[in-house]
Amino acid sequence: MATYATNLHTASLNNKLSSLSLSSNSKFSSFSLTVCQPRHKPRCIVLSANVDAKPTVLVAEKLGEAGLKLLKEFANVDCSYNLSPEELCTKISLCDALIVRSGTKVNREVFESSSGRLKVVGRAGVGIDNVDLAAATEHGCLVVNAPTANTVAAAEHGIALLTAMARNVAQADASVKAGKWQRNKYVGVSLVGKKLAVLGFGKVGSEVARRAKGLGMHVVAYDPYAPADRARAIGVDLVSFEEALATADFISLHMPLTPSTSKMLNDETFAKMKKGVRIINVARGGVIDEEALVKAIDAGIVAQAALDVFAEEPPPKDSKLVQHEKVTVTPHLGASTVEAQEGVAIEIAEAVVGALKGELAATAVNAPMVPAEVITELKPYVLLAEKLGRLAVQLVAGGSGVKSVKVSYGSARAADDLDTRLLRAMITKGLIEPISSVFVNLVNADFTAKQRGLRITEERITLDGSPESPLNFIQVQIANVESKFASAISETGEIKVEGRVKDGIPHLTKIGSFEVDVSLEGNLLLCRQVDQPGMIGKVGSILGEENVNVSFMSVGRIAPRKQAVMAIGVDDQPKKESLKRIGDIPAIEEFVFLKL
Ligand SMILES: NC(=O)c1ccc[n+]([C@@H]2O[C@H](COP(=O)([O-])OP(=O)(O)OC[C@H]3O[C@@H](n4cnc5c(N)ncnc54)[C@H](O)[C@@H]3O)[C@@H](O)[C@H]2O)c1
Ligand SMILES: O=C(O)[C@H](O)COP(=O)(O)O
Repeated sequence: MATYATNLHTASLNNKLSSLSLSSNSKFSSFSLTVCQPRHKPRCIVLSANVDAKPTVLVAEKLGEAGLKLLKEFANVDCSYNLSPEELCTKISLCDALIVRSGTKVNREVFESSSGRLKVVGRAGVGIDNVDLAAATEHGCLVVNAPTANTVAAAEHGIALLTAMARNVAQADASVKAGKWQRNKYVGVSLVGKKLAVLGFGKVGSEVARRAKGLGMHVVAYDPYAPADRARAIGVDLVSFEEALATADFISLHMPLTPSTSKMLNDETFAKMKKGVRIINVARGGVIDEEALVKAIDAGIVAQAALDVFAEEPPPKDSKLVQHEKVTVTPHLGASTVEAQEGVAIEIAEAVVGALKGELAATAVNAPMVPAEVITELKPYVLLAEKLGRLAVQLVAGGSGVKSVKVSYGSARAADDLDTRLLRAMITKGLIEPISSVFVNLVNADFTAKQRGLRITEERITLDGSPESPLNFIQVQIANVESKFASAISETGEIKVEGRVKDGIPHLTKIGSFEVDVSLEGNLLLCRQVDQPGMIGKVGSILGEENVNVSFMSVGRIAPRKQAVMAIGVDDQPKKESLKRIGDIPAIEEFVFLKL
């Protein structure tokens, strides 16, 4: 899955260390989406080399020892359980990652309180309904979960509730302990030959189905997104919602809580059920309208219910549902086996550490999945993409709103053989960060662009030649704007910059209609002049007088003695007076200074 980064320890591109990761503004700068250039003080640090740069992970709910051990090898781990919402908001500004189970609400306020430092939220379990994903994405915070380690535990708990309910185990247990011996009162119902409808045929649902078949039940499932062949493979018929409701003796719920599943079982749906149906819920309390369930039980539609989860957890002490004699309850124990908790702890610790390192997070919930090999191959182009975005936006004249950007990718590869999500995110980063305080990464790039009304369209240009490298060039065009450097405007009226990767280094190869060739490092001075001898010397000596080091120079011209564009790479920013003196050279028609 996604990701932001390449190998932090070894990433080296012709004397550059390039690391793509979650943040560029956190205290934990080791994991920033930056490029470290050896001649400058590195902004990103190789992890193992800097103990002080250890990230801090806040573990807000109990996590298995094996997971804590993994976390501690890499990060400072703060285990603070039972924090109030206010305490969580206070602590979070000091944390790079947060790990929770279902008991902690990670709402917008938490992300806002983190002031950009929180880079990963790890949900030690499946359901992410307690995490505000939209807010996480807006804040560029990756959310990862541990989707597989508690599947069997949840399925086993579902079966435990099913059988316990059918045989009144909990009620009979309480009765015997109260000194009674009520054998006639607790006559149960058999499971064999009964129809079980599994609603939500995902990981847990299909494991429940498998086990229920072993108990001799006839299992059907309703899941609008489940593939029929997976159901067939375990002998389950996929049926419509209506059929499941109308024909099932038992209904077991296994869908996530989303706006479309909220209160899926309600007055209307209970009315469609077979009289005497029994309900099991180990999914989420919110998928049932709890008041409607109480009514359906009292009306004799629902004979019994067995519930592990509740709309509000813990439920109010006087909850009619919880207190109902025909209802068996457990306190959200579905994932609570020793084995599942160790597994979940390891799964989430690995995901969080990996994400902090900028590695692939296979269980990311709010970021596009970019395969590792794609990231490795695109690494130098990612840097080029960001630089071109930065360059293009700095060429826009003040007052022109950037609304429409076209990105063209020239490649000799087949049209469908280029995953541009990472490149698009980096161009977006380059376009937005120089002109705002917003931090952009792969998680929030598309969101941030949309929010700012920035439309980015992409086009593939198929070239002849060797398909060995994924890309030949990237071109960024900004339409409907004026430029502070008129030469950057192409024949068709857009600001146009084009670049290529040469020997692993991003180069600017075209600006407007002028061909140039300068490596995109440090700062760039662009001058348009009348092509004539001595220009390079004149500009160079003004910079030299100020001790500004020139790293490279390139001149592109339309024709000899006509207009030319001179691109000069400088290590430092020249003083205003020097820039003015350059502008005053008679043959210089316009110039602009750009920070890369
Ligand atoms: N009680 C517990 O401790 C516990 C433990 C694990 C999982 N869970 C919960 O169980 C649920 C299922 O977990 P999972 O790991 O199987 O998830 P999953 O994503 O593998 O499966 C969910 C399934 O629900 C289906 N679905 C989505 N919308 C639906 C709809 N409107 N109608 C019917 N089906 C729909 C999806 O297509 C998917 O197949 C989640 O809510 C999870 O949080 C609870
Ligand atoms: O969604 C889940 O993984 C389960 O509901 C388990 O939640 P828990 O981690 O709070 O036990």
